[in-house]
Amino acid sequence: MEQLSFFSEAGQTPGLPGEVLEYLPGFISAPEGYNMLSGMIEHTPWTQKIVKMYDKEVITPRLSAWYGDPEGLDYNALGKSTPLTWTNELLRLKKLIEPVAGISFNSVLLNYYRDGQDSVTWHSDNETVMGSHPVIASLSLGQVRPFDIRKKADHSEKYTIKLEHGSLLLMKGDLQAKWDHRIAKSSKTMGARLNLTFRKIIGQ
Ligand SMILES: O=C(O)CCC(=O)C(=O)O
Ligand SMILES: [Fe+2]
Repeated sequence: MEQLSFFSEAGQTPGLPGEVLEYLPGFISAPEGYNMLSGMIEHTPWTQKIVKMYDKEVITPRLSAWYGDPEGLDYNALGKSTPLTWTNELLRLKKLIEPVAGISFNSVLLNYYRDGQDSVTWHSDNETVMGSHPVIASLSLGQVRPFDIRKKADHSEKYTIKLEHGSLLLMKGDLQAKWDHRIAKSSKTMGARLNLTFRKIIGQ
């Protein structure tokens, strides 16, 4: 029975640190969210990245696409590829989210988790190009997946939050500096999920 009561009603482990994560369920209505989900899955020019890990080339277990402001930054000088041009839908979402996040964004990374085998491993988005304490706004559509965080200095300090369809998660404060996060693989049958992380690249 212990296992069953592990998650509170909202699907979070107790004690989630509010100074680094703010969860806003129902930010986008369910029907609108499902429209976006199917439209974006179909129309986004998805790519599957290959990353070098310990000298081995590993194909990332998800599809992604990166959009951003075409001007104002020399992306290649920052070691990044040139972003795709904002779609009207992504610009509308950006404008909807900015007042809630309290900052303006200049890019968004889309991740497409096709099923439970797609995932993102433990990492933090602590790139210097976003500054030391970035605010990142993460919109989830489709399949509910658990988002785990753990303290870099003490892996036993760990929390989970179930990211529901249409929810917005604000990552802020020390989250990228002091914590890692992931979307774990699951052996359960799972449908498609999209995650959009709105980011502000400020340069070196
Ligand atoms: O899919 C998610 O909820 C998280 C994605 C993520 O961590 C990232 O894109 O850096
Ligand atoms: Fe991340």
